[in-house]
Amino acid sequence: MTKLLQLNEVHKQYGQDTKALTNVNFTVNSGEFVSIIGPSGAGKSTLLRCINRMIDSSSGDIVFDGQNVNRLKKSELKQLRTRIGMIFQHYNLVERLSVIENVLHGRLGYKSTFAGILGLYSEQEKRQAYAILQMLGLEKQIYKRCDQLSGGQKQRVGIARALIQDPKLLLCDEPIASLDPNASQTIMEHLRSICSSMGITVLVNLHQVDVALKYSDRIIGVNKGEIVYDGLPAGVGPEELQLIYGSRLTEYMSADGGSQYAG
Ligand SMILES: Nc1ncnc2c1ncn2[C@@H]1O[C@H](COP(=O)(O)OP(=O)(O)OP(=O)(O)O)[C@@H](O)[C@H]1O
Repeated sequence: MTKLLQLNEVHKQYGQDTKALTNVNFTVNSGEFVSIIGPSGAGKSTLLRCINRMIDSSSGDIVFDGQNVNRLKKSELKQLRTRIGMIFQHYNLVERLSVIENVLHGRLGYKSTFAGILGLYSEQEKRQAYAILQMLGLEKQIYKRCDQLSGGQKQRVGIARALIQDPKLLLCDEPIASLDPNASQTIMEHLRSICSSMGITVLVNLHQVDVALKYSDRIIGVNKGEIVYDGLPAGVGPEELQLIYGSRLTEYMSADGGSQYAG
């Protein structure tokens, strides 16, 4: 197994008093599907955003694909971000643009500012965008404006935009938190298959415990900025859930399932 990502003694403090991450240590191997779970405010988003330097950690090392992320200069950071795709709860699409235009935006990290502003994309890039959209079941929507899509379709556009970067790692920050159960299932199945068949490593923050347990190879449980569980989904029982969520566990079960984990 190849080590893709390693966090060593990572801390993040906002201002004087908010310790969002305390002594976070873990390693992710290539091809793993890892879910990060924990109550609201536990530090899950902060953790993901420190990995691609959307947020700077306060101390510690984050090594991705052999590079210490915290030491990269601006130009190196742009290059790093082409290898890390990010998927957001609220999709972060340009709503007035078409599906294909949004997907092609995923190539901007490879272009000069000039080519990017002019929207100069090669035939190869357009073909790749089409193939990815087809794989995600959006081939009929490619010229539709994104503001005409459902939430689930928008999230698939977000996934397509990340995939066209040719990433080694996908960071997914609450990708299903705004979706209904059917759309959530579709998105989770796509993410799982992107990991299994394309070999892309997936690190996903999830609110719903049962969804995390169903789709992941591994679970990282976070409480108040500290990792309190790191292991197989099968090892997550009532005691571990108590450790991760305390008394708030029932808030984190999907409406249609998961009662077997409530202890
Ligand atoms: N920009 C910021 N400035 C100050 N404090 C922040 C900032 N962003 C997050 N925090 C605080 O850091 C802690 C961790 O927040 P974070 O958003 O990472 O948690 P989370 O587990 O992702 O929560 P949620 O599930 O609600 O999104 C919280 O106490 C939060 O209030």
